[in-house]
Amino acid sequence: FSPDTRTFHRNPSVTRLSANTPLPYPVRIAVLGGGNFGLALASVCGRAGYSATLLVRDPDVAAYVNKENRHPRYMSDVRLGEKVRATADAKAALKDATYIIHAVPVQYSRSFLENVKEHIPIGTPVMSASKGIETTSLGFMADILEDCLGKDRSYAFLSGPSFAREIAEQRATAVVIASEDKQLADDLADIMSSPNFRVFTSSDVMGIEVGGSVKNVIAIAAGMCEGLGLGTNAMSGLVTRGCGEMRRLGLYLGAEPTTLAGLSGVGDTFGTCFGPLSRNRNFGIRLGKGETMEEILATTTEVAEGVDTAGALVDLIKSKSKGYRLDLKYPIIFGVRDILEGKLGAREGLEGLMEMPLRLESYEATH
Ligand SMILES: NC(=O)c1ccc[n+]([C@@H]2O[C@H](COP(=O)([O-])OP(=O)(O)OC[C@H]3O[C@@H](n4cnc5c(N)ncnc54)[C@H](O)[C@@H]3O)[C@@H](O)[C@H]2O)c1
Ligand SMILES: O=P(O)(O)OC[C@H](O)CO
Repeated sequence: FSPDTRTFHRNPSVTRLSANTPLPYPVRIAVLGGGNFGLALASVCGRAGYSATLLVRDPDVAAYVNKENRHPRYMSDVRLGEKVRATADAKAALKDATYIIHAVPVQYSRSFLENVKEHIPIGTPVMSASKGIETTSLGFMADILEDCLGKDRSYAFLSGPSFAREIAEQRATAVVIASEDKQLADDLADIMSSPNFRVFTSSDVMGIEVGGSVKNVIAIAAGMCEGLGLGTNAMSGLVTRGCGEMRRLGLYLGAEPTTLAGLSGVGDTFGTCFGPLSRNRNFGIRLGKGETMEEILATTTEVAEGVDTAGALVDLIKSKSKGYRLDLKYPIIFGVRDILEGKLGAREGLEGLMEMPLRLESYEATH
């Protein structure tokens, strides 16, 4: 960040001379969702000196966090830091919040927000860190937030290659926060940035949301490729072509090409396709090794957002276009959906990609 003069979201009449200096008003962060990513982001805010209150569903979990300074189940070996507290009381968590971070899995977000919205102060900005598309509405997080919390507040969206455990262990991470409200993106970046957590900013909300949704589906395909032992050539081809599908959809929906090529697009795709911590990749590995969806879901409580998002993406693509043979324009997304629905085996599905019609590599036909 270069030194500049900034005004403030909460009080635009106040200016300060440079970024990365304390905000001139009390900052209290409420974090919705006490799973892996909520914990990681709360600890980022806490380490930056801001108090962060996790809103969890179970009062016993809240009591445990406050006594032990760690979560009993998620990353239970990681201390959260003294500034992080937890409560199961939504009113207490939200009444004084200056910023709200939402880190609840996408498919549960609407019901979660409906339950707590009466306690969310008017005008308080909300930043979502969740990645995916709701299966029922085919909306991104921006749509869900606006439906539940209205248009009269600013929203921001955090994305990029950012595994919760690595953040919690203070390992170097670079993310991007997008908002149509530039001031909000700048303020959140200032609050959260540290030498180990670099926050870039953007105004391209659609680019961020498309990247975060599509990359999880590509990571399931990459995991299957790994589980089937198809090799590095196949993996590299698959991931690159997957990024092509992300770009095609993103451009069609109005995203900026630079966002799709950046941290929240190609960057997060690399992290999730190749990173051993990825739940989406690990889900795909298990499918590739021959387990069924039912077997995997019966033995994990971990959320792999790409599983629901694959179907939602296919439905979204179809709803946006009357175009011909969309399955040929999005073979990886459609193929992953078919494998997850049991219409194709993992090997059959991935090998089917090798039989796609050949054309110019940079074929960019839109819908
Ligand atoms: N974990 C990561 O490394 C990571 C990184 C970047 C983004 N994200 C995104 O953050 C979001 C949250 O992921 P996570 O890793 O924290 O999930 P998680 O699986 O670790 O935790 C799930 C959270 O959702 C809550 N939950 C479960 N069922 C619920 C329900 N029915 N209603 C309300 N809440 C429910 C759980 O109590 C828990 O707090 C996802 O969209 C994910 O893609 C995660
Ligand atoms: O564990 P995953 O697959 O949900 O990926 C987590 C993050 O989105 C990586 O940036």
